[in-house]
Formats: sequence, C-alpha cells, structure tokens
Amino acid sequence: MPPMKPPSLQRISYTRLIPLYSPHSACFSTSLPRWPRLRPSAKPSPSRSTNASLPSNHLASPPSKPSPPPPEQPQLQPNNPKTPTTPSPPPKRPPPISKSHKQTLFTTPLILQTPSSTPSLTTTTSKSQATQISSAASFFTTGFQFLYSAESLKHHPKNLHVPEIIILGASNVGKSSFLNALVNKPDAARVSARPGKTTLMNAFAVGPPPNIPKGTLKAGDKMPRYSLVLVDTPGYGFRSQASWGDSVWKYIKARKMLRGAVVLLSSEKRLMEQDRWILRTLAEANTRTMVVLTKADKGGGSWTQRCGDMATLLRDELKKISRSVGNGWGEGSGWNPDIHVTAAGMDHVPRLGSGGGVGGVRMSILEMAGFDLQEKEVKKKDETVTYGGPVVSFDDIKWKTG
Ligand SMILES: Nc1nc2c(ncn2[C@@H]2O[C@H](COP(=O)(O)OP(=O)(O)OP(=O)(O)O)[C@@H](O)[C@H]2O)c(=O)[nH]1
Ligand SMILES: [Mg+2]
Repeated sequence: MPPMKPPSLQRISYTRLIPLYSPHSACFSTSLPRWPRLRPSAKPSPSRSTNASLPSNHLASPPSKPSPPPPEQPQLQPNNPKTPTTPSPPPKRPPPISKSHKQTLFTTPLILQTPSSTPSLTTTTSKSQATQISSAASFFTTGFQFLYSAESLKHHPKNLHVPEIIILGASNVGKSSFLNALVNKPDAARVSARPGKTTLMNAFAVGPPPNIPKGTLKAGDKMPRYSLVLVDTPGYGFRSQASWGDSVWKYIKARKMLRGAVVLLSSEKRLMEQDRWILRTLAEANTRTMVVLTKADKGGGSWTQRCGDMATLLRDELKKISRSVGNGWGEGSGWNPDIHVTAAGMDHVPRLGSGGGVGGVRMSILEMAGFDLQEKEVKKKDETVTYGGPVVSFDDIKWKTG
C-alpha cells in the first residue's frame, strides 16, 4: 500500500553534538547535546515504567556500570533506616552468547516476533516462506548499483516510477551494515565502529529492471533499470547534526515514490527517547513503517529472550503511538506488527546470505514497497491509491554507470 502523506510535518532536529574531533570544537566547547524537539502535544513519555520492565541485560545508552556502595558504608534499608545491611554484590554480567547460539543466529533466515508468537520469537521457516525468501534474496542481489549521495532534498534526482524505502535509526545502530546485508555486499555502504560515519543520504538501486509500461513514461524519461531504491541515512543521536535530520524529514515529507521506512533499533540498548520521537513522527507523517532490531548477536545473555522482550515492548509502544496520533496509521496499515530481528555485522555479511534474519526482512521490505511475493517471482502490485501530496520535480533521474 502506498504511504499516505501528512498534511503537515514537524521538522526534525537531530541531536546536535559537536564532533569531538572537529577542528572547530573548541569554538563550541560550551555546546551541549540537544535531544530532538518533541511535539508539544506529545504525552509524557512512559519511558521510565516501560524501561523498568526490560531485562537487566538491556544496557542504557550510553552504557553505565552499576556501582555498588563502598563496603565500609553499609546500605540502609529503606523501610527501617536505622538497620544497616551488608552491601549487595554488583549485578552479574549475563554470560556471552555461546558460539553455537551465534551460529544458529547467523544461519537463520527468518527471526521475528509476530503478535501471535508474542513474547517468543519465531525462527522456523515454512516451505512456502523458504521459497519466498529465496525469491526475495535473488531480487535484492540482482542488479545492485550505487545511485547518488544527497545532502538535501533538492539533490535527490526526480523519480516517478521506482519505489523507495528509507532506512532510519540512531548513529551506529547498524543502518549501513543492514543495507550491505540486504544486498549481500560487504562494501556497498561504508561502515564504521565510530558513530557518525554516514553523513549524506545515499541511494542504492536493487532488483531486476522493472516492468513499467512504456506508455506511462513521460516523454524524455528514461526507463529505470532497477525495481527498488534503498536510501541509507545519517544516524540521529550521538555525533549527529541537526541539518542531517532536516534533510531526512524534508525527503520523507515530499518524496513522491517513498513507500516506507525501516527503523532500526539496537537490541543491546534500551529504546531511546529519540527512537520514540522518530516513530511518532513517522506516524504523524503516515509513512508505512517496519521496525527491525539489530545486533542480536551482541549484548550477552539469551538473545531470544532479550530480543523477544524488546519486541513486545516495542509493539506496545507502537500501539500507543498509533492510538494517540489517531490518523489511521494503524497496526498492519501503518506499522508492521511483525518485529524482525537481525544480526548483520560486517564480519558476517559475506557468509550471511539470507541468514541473521535478513531473509525475512527482505520479504517484509518488498511487501512494504508494493511487491507481490505470493508467487515464486516478485511482481510489482498495481497501485490503486494515488499520491495527493506535493510533487518534487528535480533533474531527471541519473543512473550512474560503472
Ligand atoms: N556484532 C554486530 N555488529 C554490528 C551489527 N550491525 C552493525 N554492526 C557493527 O556496528 C558498527 C556500526 O555499524 P554501521 O553499519 O556503520 O552503523 P550505522 O548505523 O550506519 O552508523 P552511522 O552511519 O554512523 O549512523 C560497525 O562496527 C558494524 O560492524 C550486528 O548485527 N552485529
Ligand atoms: Mg551508516
């Protein structure tokens, strides 16, 4: 289903943190990190109570070590302030994920939580799903090409025919790695352990040549050579720039062929206020959204329980957002109730294929972009809903060769 466009959209203000290594940082040494501006209408965040129910192995961002009281100062019991107690030992770190667990994770094509599997994760694949996963894999690994980098909306070439999917998330959450895993190419988008690596919106084309009837092309328009455009974005939060957020949201507001957003959240962190803000803004923009948990192989403990718990919380959060926004951005129509889980780090990409949950994500992205995966092949559905928002008219689409 094509996205419904919003009557109005807030301009995002990504957290601005002056880069530590910026030559100008001295001039801004008094600047403090700024959180995204929240809508005045936004209800008080339920973050505290929600996060409180997360398992203890969810680290806050940035991770903070619990510090036990010094042994020579015994803690006082809250109910009886005069009774000293022995200091409690620091909480034990969860054991790291075993090699065999990681192995399972990296070879499992479909890892998700559906409303009916809640609170567990589904990791088994039916025969028909396996066929669809393999069709989706060949779609994503056929005809890959880097298209362009755009600093702002006006730098995106005109596109009237090819569906676009935007990948959003905090800096370092794994957006570029995720894109690389989708196309099964470790070097497609640049990845770094240091947050703030991606500073422009980078568009990549995937898929076979689309089946667009010639008559629908305007005179002078070239026949697109790919079926889908994936847009990698700079992250919000740590080391991000307000201007990046501005460009991203102008794109979301105006881009005619945008068919949905994939919001990545790190399974080793808690849901941040910025993540809530992003989800709410996508809801207000009535942009179809799917949420994917990344880095399932990190964080220690049982990844299935950790990711399952986080997915449950997320679905509750999405329900709340959809109720409070009340514009039809509902479960299924606006947001995907299936929360996918991935492990798509660079080190594993060459042997990922469809593993690490990537196979299932490909299917959901194609569905969101308007493709039909019912049959063995991937077909573009006819779009019945027409776009009513502003049409962005820029240069002709430039298909870079090489
Ligand atoms: N273990 C593990 N590491 C991952 C995974 N995904 C990404 N990483 C690592 O996380 C770091 C950040 O990955 P990127 O893909 O550059 O993250 P990004 O969201 O594009 O970051 P920015 O461009 O800075 O916003 C890199 O060191 C990746 O190798 C994952 O699923 N598992
Ligand atoms: Mg990146």
